[in-house]
Amino acid sequence: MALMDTEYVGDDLVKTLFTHDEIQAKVEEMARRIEKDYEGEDLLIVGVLRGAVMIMADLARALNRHVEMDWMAVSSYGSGTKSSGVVRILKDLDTDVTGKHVLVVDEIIDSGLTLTWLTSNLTSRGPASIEIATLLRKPEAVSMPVEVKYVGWDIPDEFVVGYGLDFNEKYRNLRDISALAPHIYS
Ligand SMILES: O=P(O)(O)OC[C@H]1O[C@H](OP(=O)(O)OP(=O)(O)O)[C@H](O)[C@@H]1O
Ligand SMILES: Nc1nc2[nH]cnc2c(=O)[nH]1
Repeated sequence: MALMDTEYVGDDLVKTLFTHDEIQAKVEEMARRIEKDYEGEDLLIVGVLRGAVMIMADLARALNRHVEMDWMAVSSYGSGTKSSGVVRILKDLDTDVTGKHVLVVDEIIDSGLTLTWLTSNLTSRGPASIEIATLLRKPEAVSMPVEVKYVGWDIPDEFVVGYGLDFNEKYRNLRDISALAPHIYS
């Protein structure tokens, strides 16, 4: 498949996994399920900075209903491609989640560490419910202790970039999601 919007990245990418159009269609599909599941309820969607900015922006606009939006920033990766295993809150919510239906939105779950930690942290604040939506999920996270209610795609264990996903702060602004060439990170 031709790489659509990625000429300036040269041979940094090996293949396109999902195009912009495929991502938009998947986000719409997720939005329809979320609308149905939260019908008649208030909903707060929480984006995990910084990678989730694209999916939050697209998902929020795909939802044909009122939705409150807030953000958290946590650190678990540093600058490499493996989780450090230590999660720290860099920016907390501005919203009190007590009694609210909370949907945490991320673009990828890899080890599952970040969202397992985050849901446990948010659960301790007494929300009415807490669920997770992720566009991508890697194999290791399939068996994570917290159930992930909304998954766009399960993908193989390779390092992907684009649509919010970076490597050393590059490639986040690509519209497609692609696998990063091993020579970039090895
Ligand atoms: O399931 P895990 O192995 O914990 O990995 C998933 C986390 O990693 C990514 O964030 P990252 O730490 O790269 O920060 P960023 O969103 O600012 O790029 C992604 O957005 C998830 O939050
Ligand atoms: N960019 C990027 N960040 C990640 N964080 C956890 N897994 C990944 C991945 O495959 N790509």
